[in-house]
Amino acid sequence: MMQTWSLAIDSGNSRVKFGLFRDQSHAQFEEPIEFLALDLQSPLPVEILNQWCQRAMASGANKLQSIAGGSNPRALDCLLAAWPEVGMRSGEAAKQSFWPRPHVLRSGLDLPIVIDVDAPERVGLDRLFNAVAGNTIRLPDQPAILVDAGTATTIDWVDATGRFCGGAILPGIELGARALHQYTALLPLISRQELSAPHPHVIGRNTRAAMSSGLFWGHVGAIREISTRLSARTQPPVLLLTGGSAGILAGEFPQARLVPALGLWGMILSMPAES
Ligand SMILES: Nc1ncnc2c1ncn2[C@@H]1O[C@H](COP(=O)(O)OP(=O)(O)OP(=O)(O)O)[C@@H](O)[C@H]1O
Ligand SMILES: CC(C)(CO)[C@@H](O)C(=O)NCCC(=O)O
Ligand SMILES: [K+]
Repeated sequence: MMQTWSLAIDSGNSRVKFGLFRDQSHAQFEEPIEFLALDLQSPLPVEILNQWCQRAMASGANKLQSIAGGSNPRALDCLLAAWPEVGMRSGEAAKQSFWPRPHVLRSGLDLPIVIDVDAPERVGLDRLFNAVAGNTIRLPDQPAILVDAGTATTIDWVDATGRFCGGAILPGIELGARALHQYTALLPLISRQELSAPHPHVIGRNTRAAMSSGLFWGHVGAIREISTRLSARTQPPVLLLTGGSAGILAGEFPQARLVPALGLWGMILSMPAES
């Protein structure tokens, strides 16, 4: 039986995410077997990807496929330029020593989703990957809200028929922190580490604590307000939470499902059949 394992690569504005998925022909969401997020400056993690490749084959994969895309086409081009020229002779595992060069998704119009917005070709691919994945997780006839808390945070609406309908874009938590520092005379830079503590005290008794409070609770409030407004329109949607900051936000949204690999999974579902 054909066992196709997939490597999905999402190149974002701050980080590149890699995920290893076992055979997904049944198209039901499963968490990746391996997940790795690296800063954009990091070199292609060839050693690790090689280990994943070996792991897939040792677990019975007889075909490997790779797929790449995301919100940052330039970072994606750098990554592809660094791709090792090996193991490309055929899709047969016996001849493969590394992942084949990724199939690249560059246009949202090629994805398996209806895009109901003013200019479908301009929607960030990361938003669409989330929506493609969300369509396999929401119940039939149930809409979905997709919150992706990354460099920017997006809060998108997929209607009960599975169409991507747009949503809201706001600065991510860290972007907010950087902007406060850069555009004021006196505010310090709140580090990524400081920002990764969930649930800060609401009353900050010093500048840093006050900034941490505003950044965190302001974000929680924005997500709550926008998703409440969206939810009021129809039957109750499912709320899916992803992105680098999703983990610290999840505790404030007990009704949400945290799906760190949502976009990677959406990419795999978007892989054209003949590739
Ligand atoms: N360990 C971590 N390393 C890097 N960023 C982290 C970490 N933990 C949380 N973050 C937050 O996650 C954000 C990056 O998230 P993510 O990787 O989802 O974004 P991205 O995909 O690069 O951006 P976008 O989706 O907006 O293009 C950072 O801005 C940071 O605030
Ligand atoms: C909004 C971001 C930055 C979120 O990663 C990305 O999806 C993007 O650059 N989008 C392009 C514009 C749009 O989606 O309408
Ligand atoms: K993203």
